[in-house]
Amino acid sequence: MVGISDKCTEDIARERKKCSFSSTELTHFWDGGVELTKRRKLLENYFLSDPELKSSVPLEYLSHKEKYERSIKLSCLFFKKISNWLEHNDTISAMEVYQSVLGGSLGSAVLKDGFPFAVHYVMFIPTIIGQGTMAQQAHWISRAWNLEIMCTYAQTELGHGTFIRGLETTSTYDPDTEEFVLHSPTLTSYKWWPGGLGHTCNYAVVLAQLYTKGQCHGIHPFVVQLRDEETWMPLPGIKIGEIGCKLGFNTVNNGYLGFDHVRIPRDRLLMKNNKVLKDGTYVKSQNDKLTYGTMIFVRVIVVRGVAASNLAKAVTIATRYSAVRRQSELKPGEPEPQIMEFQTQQYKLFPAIATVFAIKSSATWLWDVYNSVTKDLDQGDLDKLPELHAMACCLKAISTSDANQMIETCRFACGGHGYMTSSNFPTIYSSLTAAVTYEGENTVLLLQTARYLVKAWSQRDVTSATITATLKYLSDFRPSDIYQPWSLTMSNLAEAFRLVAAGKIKYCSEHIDYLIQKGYTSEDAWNATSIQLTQIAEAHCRAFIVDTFVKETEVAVVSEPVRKVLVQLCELYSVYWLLKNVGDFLVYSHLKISDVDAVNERLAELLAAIRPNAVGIVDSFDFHDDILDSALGAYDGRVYERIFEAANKSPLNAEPVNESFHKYLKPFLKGQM
Ligand SMILES: CCCCCCCCCCCCCCCCCCCCCC(=O)SCCNC(=O)CCNC(=O)[C@H](O)C(C)(C)COP(=O)(O)OP(=O)(O)OC[C@H]1O[C@@H](n2cnc3c(N)ncnc32)[C@H](O)[C@@H]1OP(=O)(O)O
Ligand SMILES: Cc1cc2nc3c(=O)[nH]c(=O)nc-3n(C[C@H](O)[C@H](O)[C@H](O)COP(=O)(O)OP(=O)(O)OC[C@H]3O[C@@H](n4cnc5c(N)ncnc54)[C@H](O)[C@@H]3O)c2cc1C
Repeated sequence: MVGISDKCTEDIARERKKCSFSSTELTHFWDGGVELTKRRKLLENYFLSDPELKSSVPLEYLSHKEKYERSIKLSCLFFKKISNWLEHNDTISAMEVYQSVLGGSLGSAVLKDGFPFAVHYVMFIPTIIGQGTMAQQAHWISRAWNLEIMCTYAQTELGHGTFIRGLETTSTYDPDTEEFVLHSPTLTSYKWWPGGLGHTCNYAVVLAQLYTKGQCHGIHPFVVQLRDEETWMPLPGIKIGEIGCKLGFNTVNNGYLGFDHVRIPRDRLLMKNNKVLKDGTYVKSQNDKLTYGTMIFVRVIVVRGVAASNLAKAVTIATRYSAVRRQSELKPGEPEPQIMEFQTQQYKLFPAIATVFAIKSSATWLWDVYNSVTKDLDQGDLDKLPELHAMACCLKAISTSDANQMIETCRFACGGHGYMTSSNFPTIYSSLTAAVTYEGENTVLLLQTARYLVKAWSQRDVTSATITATLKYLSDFRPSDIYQPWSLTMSNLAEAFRLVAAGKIKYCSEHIDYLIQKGYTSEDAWNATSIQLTQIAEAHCRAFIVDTFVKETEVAVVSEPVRKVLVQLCELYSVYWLLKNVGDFLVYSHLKISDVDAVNERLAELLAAIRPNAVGIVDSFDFHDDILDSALGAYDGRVYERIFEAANKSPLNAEPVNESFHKYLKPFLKGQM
């Protein structure tokens, strides 16, 4: 074993020396400025230096029950520490602190398989803000914020997650007592999945079909007490439990919940948007989709907080590992190369690095638009809500599906060791892959964006004067554009993505019209076109991501060496996705078959150009080793020692002979069993 460590640390140190730009400067860009980097590090020091938040036995060696109990202990210590911080420091906003601890970074160093309190912050409090009256906000936010109560968001049922108009839980108003009666009429109406619902929360926002004066008004949010505040026993009529083991998130305590005619006061209906008066009269809001507001919020934060952040972790691990892992021969007789020298390895890693930056720039746009639209909604202006909904849907879907596929590729890039739990890929993957499903299953979200695009296509001429920025390319679209000569410039690449999106949207819209003319109902025509519909949502999203990334590389306040790196990554992102969908570009953009070789060559040039900077770029994500939590990806490159250290934490290695030998194996081998 002698010397291995030195060789690895030398390899990774050499990578850092040959970097052509300042990694620290790129860190500042990634964080959003020098000040934000300082604040992040301040928080990391505060939490990660606390011995109480460290665990000696790795989580994977505990039983399910022990995992839960440890998760509650650590969550209490952790969130107490956050409250202390917020009480004594006003330089960092609460939102920033929670973003940092709940997004795929700081919190994962404390509890790698998720917090049972996450939904309290990420969904319950935002729902009260978005759906509660001022009085309801004052009451519930202060109780939740001060951690007097622990809450979750219970929408999904055993029978329905996607189609929320089909939820079966009922809430029937009784004007005599001025109460709602919550009931679960069927097995499939049981709430299923909410984080922390099993044993951790005593209140929930429950989505249920509202009935008053004999009429159903669709789903509405109600604040419901589930457990006694002192004894924590479930209240009468509440049937509650945990849903059992999952692929990941095994410390999140996802639960089930049923109601047997549970009565709650009228003012537990969140009434900012819709109301029920004392006599049972229903007062409707301007738009019934305002009830869906929390889902938009979570989709928005998932793009950076979950997708970019987990992919950044995975690609940091795989890139550092590829710099110290040596294997095979490039040229006979020469020393074994770092595996990053193989072009195929670069193709696994560098598009993932580019994707992290691409997602980040779109996430920043989405967050800004979310905040501006939320202000408009408060003034009663709903004009920009459809665009926000459409962009939140496709960006959540594309960012999580790209991250899902690329995290797996990063694991493959680490060979067998990537399969070890100590690589941290299993946890990174299982927490990210859940996001493909939660908060709107990705296919379903793409179809929501497609609905918006098909509508926009049909209205593009009438509304061209007022069309939103993300759709402008549709009103600008002229099919003859595709007959222009191809050139391999960034502006031409960006235009090609827009042409593909516009061409595919046009095709889909015409296909739906054609099927309707053939006698299909509009619903059947939609379903018969839905594969292409998901593809138009993806094409629209890619064109948007490329445009946004290009703009960011132009306006970023950075030195020329850093800008050069960003421009290379932006071009790599574009070329990579063009080649993945080359057929579409041949059909819908001005790319010709004779141009494809040049695009492939450009891909190879970009991989080679990024190669010397690869470790420097992933270093700029600046993950603390405790956050990365990977034997393969630590900063110092001591991969082999760390793999050994991790293996020796296995409880099986605590004794040379396991008792199962005496009990079973020996009698079995001796023919005595
Ligand atoms: C202060 C502290 C703050 C701290 C902050 C801390 C920051 C932390 C930072 C980061 C850390 C992250 C940590 C993450 C932890 C993760 C935990 C997450 C756990 C996951 C939770 C969940 O998993 S929770 C359940 C989610 N469950 C869904 O997600 C259901 C999907 N299912 C639907 O969402 C609907 O079912 C579906 C399909 C739309 C059809 O709904 P539907 O049938 O009613 O509607 P239709 O399709 O008929 O559409 C009719 C018209 O409505 C329009 N429209 C539809 N939706 C709209 C909308 N939202 N807004 C506006 N408009 C909308 C549409 O565009 C049409 O418009 P038009 O008519 O004009 O065309
Ligand atoms: C880790 C995790 C945490 C969660 N946390 C919460 C929580 O805190 N609170 C909460 O309320 N919920 C939570 N959920 C539930 C989650 O929101 C739902 O699972 C999700 O919305 C998908 O719904 P579903 O399970 O009904 O899938 P389904 O809709 O049954 O999906 C199954 C398949 O059907 C397809 N499909 C369904 N409808 C359509 C359609 N219209 N067109 C085309 N294809 C369609 C889907 O694409 C998919 O391929 C969580 C889920 C997970 C995995």
